[in-house]
Amino acid sequence: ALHTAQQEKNSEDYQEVYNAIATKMREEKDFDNNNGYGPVLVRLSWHVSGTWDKRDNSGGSFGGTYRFKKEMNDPLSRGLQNGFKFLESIDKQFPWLSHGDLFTLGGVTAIQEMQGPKIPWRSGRVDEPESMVPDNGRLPEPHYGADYVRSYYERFNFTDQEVVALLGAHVLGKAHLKNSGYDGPWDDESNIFSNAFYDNLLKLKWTPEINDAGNKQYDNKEKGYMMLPTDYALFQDPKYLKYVKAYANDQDLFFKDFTKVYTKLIENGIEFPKENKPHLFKTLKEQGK
Ligand code: HEM
Ligand SMILES: OCc1cnc2cc[nH]c2c1
Repeated sequence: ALHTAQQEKNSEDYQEVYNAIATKMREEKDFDNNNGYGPVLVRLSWHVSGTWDKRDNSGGSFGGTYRFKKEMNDPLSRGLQNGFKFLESIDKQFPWLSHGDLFTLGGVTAIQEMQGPKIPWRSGRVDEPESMVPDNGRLPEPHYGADYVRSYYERFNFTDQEVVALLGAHVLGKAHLKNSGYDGPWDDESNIFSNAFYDNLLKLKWTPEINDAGNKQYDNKEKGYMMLPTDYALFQDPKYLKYVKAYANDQDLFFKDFTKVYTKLIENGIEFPKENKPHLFKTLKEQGK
């Protein structure tokens, strides 16, 4: 089924929604050991989009189906309920906003407020009923290597370069043992969007360890950082490694490529009317707030 976005009315003020989310992020910055809500909002925007299947255009961000418990309780999304709860007050404040627009705008706002690149965002996703909830099992598992990651992203037609750029979002936040069976980083938790993920991958010493949930992860003792097996795969695989090096050496290139592939991710499967121009939101700082 083709998802055609609703034509934007000039009555809506999306910068106002952005500001409400960004202000709430500032007010609740002690969440998750002072990581704040940025990381979990970014992960939520990826999970609502990562259910997309190019073969039948099912799933994806359009219908906002994450709001239904079958999708919300996907075991691979454990912990994202915190992001959903954070957005509930925004949902109430702007009843004209669809859930698909809310979940994706949450991620865009979080990336920009954590000093990341400007993400051009288009509106018009339309809520779909519970019957349209995609099955669980469409999101990736963290336990495997490069072949798994490459074949997983074939469902999005993402190239090696796009996969490496997209995964740079793992500079943000942390793994929580009770959510995913992985844990860390244990200090210097990150809520600044930068190319540090690639730098760390290349420059630090990574030791494979079995964690308290019995899963193998890669730990760096000095900095207290960790990498999932799927993170470390980008270092192990020579085709991915080429792009890891490019992004470690050039943050502007990373920002440019991340913007492109993240926009693709949150818009997969959606036809936007030409009237729906991409919004380039100002950060609170740029508005002198
Ligand atoms: C191979 C693909 C991926 C796998 C297997 C994966 C897996 C995971 C796992 C296991 C966690 C820890 C969750 C927890 O314990 O709370 C996590 C966290 C996170 N992921 Fe991914 N992820 C993938 C791709 C992505 C993408 C494409 C993005 C965004 C563009 C993303 C953004 C995040 C963020 C921001 C966090 C931190 C969340 C927090 O601090 O609460 N991930 N990921
Ligand atoms: O240690 C940095 C780091 C590594 N991997 C992940 C995965 C999610 N957040 C992360 C943060």
